Amino acid sequence: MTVRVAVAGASGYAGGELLRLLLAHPEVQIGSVTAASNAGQRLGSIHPHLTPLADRVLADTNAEVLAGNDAVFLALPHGHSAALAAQLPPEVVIIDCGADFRLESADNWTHFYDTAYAGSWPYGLPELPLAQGNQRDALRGATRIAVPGCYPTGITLALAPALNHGLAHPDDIVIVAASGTSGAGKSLKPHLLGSEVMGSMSPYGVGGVHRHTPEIEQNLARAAGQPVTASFTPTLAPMARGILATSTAKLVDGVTPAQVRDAYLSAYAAEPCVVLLPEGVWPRTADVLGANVVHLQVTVDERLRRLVAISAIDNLTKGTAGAAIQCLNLSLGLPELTGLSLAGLAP
Ligand SMILES: NC(=O)C1=CN([C@@H]2O[C@H](COP(=O)(O)OP(=O)(O)OC[C@H]3O[C@@H](n4cnc5c(N)ncnc54)[C@H](OP(=O)(O)O)[C@@H]3O)[C@@H](O)[C@H]2O)C=CC1
Ligand SMILES: CC(=O)N[C@@H](CCC(=O)OP(=O)(O)O)C(=O)O
Repeated sequence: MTVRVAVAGASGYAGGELLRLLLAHPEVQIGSVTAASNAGQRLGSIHPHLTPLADRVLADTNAEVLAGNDAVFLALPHGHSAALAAQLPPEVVIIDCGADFRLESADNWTHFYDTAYAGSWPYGLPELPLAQGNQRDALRGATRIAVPGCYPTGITLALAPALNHGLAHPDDIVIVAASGTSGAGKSLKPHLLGSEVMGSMSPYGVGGVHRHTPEIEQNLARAAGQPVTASFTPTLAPMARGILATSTAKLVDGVTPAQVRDAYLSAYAAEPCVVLLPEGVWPRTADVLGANVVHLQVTVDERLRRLVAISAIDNLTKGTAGAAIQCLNLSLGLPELTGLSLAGLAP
């Protein structure tokens, strides 16, 4: 099988990572590559690291260019996916890396986003444990898929087994996460200038206002089978890639550390992309760079009776582009990890 795959938003960070991974995908031929302000530029001048694609020229992003492909990855700022998707034939597989189709609640969308609600598509986190089975079944053969946000990926997978097994209270969850700057995209933002970021960590989106909060709650509610609320505080770290998230939750009375560990082992034993590290080994962002994996560790703060779950991902790989390709594979009926590496780049 050779699948012709387009990347819309190929000049951005997510688009660049998609192309890097697609170059190693044995069933894919890279089709249209598109941009907005950078249309007409050679990829070699935008993403010099993509050597084999250096001479490809970025086209304008429109439905006509994208329609000639079997599958299209949308890696555009949120708010731009719905209009494009509506103009593409139903048989073209569309995998949206943006937020547009992630939320099932129009009220949540309107509260947290500044564009019109577009609806929801199957959510592209195959490993998410559900009350019955996992999210993978919703993705097999799907032709429209919404790729999760980068923070929700690591955080959801760090908390879902505890909620799925009824071990933690769904209304006492606190999450603090640190992200590398590529999570914010490539466009110029004053707080991302090198002199602002280097040698400093800073919080942002504080006070329950970050737009990943409803996405995290939606995912955890699916795992728990009941509503979940969570306090989420993101921070910016002086590194290009990676997210380290510390997620804690109040344990139900009587739950033991062994029960907690068993819940995680059973949730992820058959999941190659979610790695529960050996006891005492803690996730580090450096170990997952470029890899389509979540590194995870869980323990119990016995004094306060809290679950402490720590996860590390590469925001551009398992956090976006790798997850998107995993979804493409599920959509097309290919082995799920085709073209994806679980090995990080270290040291
Ligand atoms: N970075 C990350 O870690 C993650 C990103 N995502 C999501 O992926 C999407 C892309 O993010 P990212 O790559 O970081 O962003 P970037 O800012 O790096 O890239 C944005 C891309 O969209 C193009 N673009 C900008 N405006 C328009 C427009 N009006 N019409 C068509 N194309 C446009 C840009 O083209 P040009 O360069 O020509 O202006 C560029 O190719 C976003 O929705 C983001 O939220 C999801 C998870 C994680
Ligand atoms: C460091 C940083 O700024 N990260 C981004 C999240 C990136 C992401 O996943 O964005 P989408 O949900 O829009 O796809 C942020 O906090 O807004």
